[in-house]
Amino acid sequence: MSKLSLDYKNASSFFSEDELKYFQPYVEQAHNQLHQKTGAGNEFLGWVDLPKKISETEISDIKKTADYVKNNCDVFLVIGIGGSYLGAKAAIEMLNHSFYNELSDEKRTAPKIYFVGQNVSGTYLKHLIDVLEGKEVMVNVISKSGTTTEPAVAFRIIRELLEKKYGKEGAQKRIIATTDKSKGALRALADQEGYKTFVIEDDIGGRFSVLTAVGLLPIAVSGADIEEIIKGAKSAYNDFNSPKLLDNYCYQYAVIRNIFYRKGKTVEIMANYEPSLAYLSEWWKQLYGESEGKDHKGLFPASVNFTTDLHSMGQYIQDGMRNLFQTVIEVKSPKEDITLPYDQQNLDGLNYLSGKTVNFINDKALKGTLLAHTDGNVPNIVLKLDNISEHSFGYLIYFFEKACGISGYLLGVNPFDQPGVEAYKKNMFALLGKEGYEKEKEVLENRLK
Ligand SMILES: O=P(O)(O)OC[C@H]1O[C@](O)(CO)[C@@H](O)[C@@H]1O
Repeated sequence: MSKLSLDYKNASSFFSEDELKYFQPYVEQAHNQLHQKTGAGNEFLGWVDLPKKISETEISDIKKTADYVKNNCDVFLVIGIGGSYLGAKAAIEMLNHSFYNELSDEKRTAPKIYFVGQNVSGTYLKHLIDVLEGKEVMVNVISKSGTTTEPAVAFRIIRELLEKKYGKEGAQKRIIATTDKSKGALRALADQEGYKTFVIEDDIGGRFSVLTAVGLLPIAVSGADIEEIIKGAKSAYNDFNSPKLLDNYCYQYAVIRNIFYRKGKTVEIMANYEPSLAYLSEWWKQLYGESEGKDHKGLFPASVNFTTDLHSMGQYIQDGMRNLFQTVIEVKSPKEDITLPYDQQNLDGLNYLSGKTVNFINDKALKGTLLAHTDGNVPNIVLKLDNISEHSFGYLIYFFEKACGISGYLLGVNPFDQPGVEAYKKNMFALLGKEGYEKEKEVLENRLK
């Protein structure tokens, strides 16, 4: 069983307990807005009860489809961007072997999984095609709107490749679409071609969709236990269901973020000490960045992978502008460990550590860094996670989602829309010459001269 706890003793000298308690009435209001669906963006609150609502039929369809995928390909391509891939990638990296795709076929009982459709780089797509040569391929194309350019471009290229290789009928059996139940270009194409589909409900936004088929199908293909993930999310649902701030550390996390924001700590850095958590931070950045960065407000969510980034960003965090606070994820029992051997010659000077494990060294790095950064006036919140497991993953995901909803309401924004993302799309479509953007095209081209 996973357990998470919040330790803010290395942040507590930066605010008083009273400051925390002052938020109680606002937290209660935000809690009611979420649970009674009365707040801004209330049409996108399907994720709140999702851990309790997801049906056994859906889970068993996902598992059955995952088994079919496992038996029919060497490479599984997951095509999607933002919320349509980050959660699955975070889970697969967190829960599987660090070198999952590089393992021999005997050791990896599932297909290699590549996440594509997150850029419009010709080089990347050409190189992807090189890697697919001679491989049996299946695809899960994921797009809630069904109209996002990056995955649509990748899918068109991959679909042509599959149709050439397997014929139209063969390709049809190798493509699974996860999309809206009735709207969007992907839905229309899937219906016309007869692809197997999974539905993303209208009331669940992309960045809150990891516990639906969007995340669960790719995760199940990797061999992870999706029922345990849902169980973890359910436990979090129950544990973080109280509007009482002092009983609910998920809400405390939301409040502490808001306290720091109001004190001018405008950047929150998520720090991990396990490479397998790097994509959890990427998922977290979208969740908080897209939910809170609006109306010219919001914390800037950044992330670092330690100890790696102590040798690049460590200087700034210790000594740069003091507008930062850090949220550190500490894993109490990492999956594996290895002992440092004794070396007679000791030319590297490491014999004082021989017999110690690498995780022991990592733990001291974490603690030493925590104190150094706190001394450098960077408050540190620590999220302590008992272990790395499917249950922990589901628990953490729900913890962050719930805290995000509360935090966004405390900030006074609609945490469930993303109007700012449209600006680049509008310009890109105009410059590409899409129908209906003729005027904008002229204006933009003049500006680019
Ligand atoms: O699943 P879709 O509709 O392709 O969207 C992908 C991502 O793009 C965004 O809509 C932003 O453009 C995100 O909110 C979303 O997660």
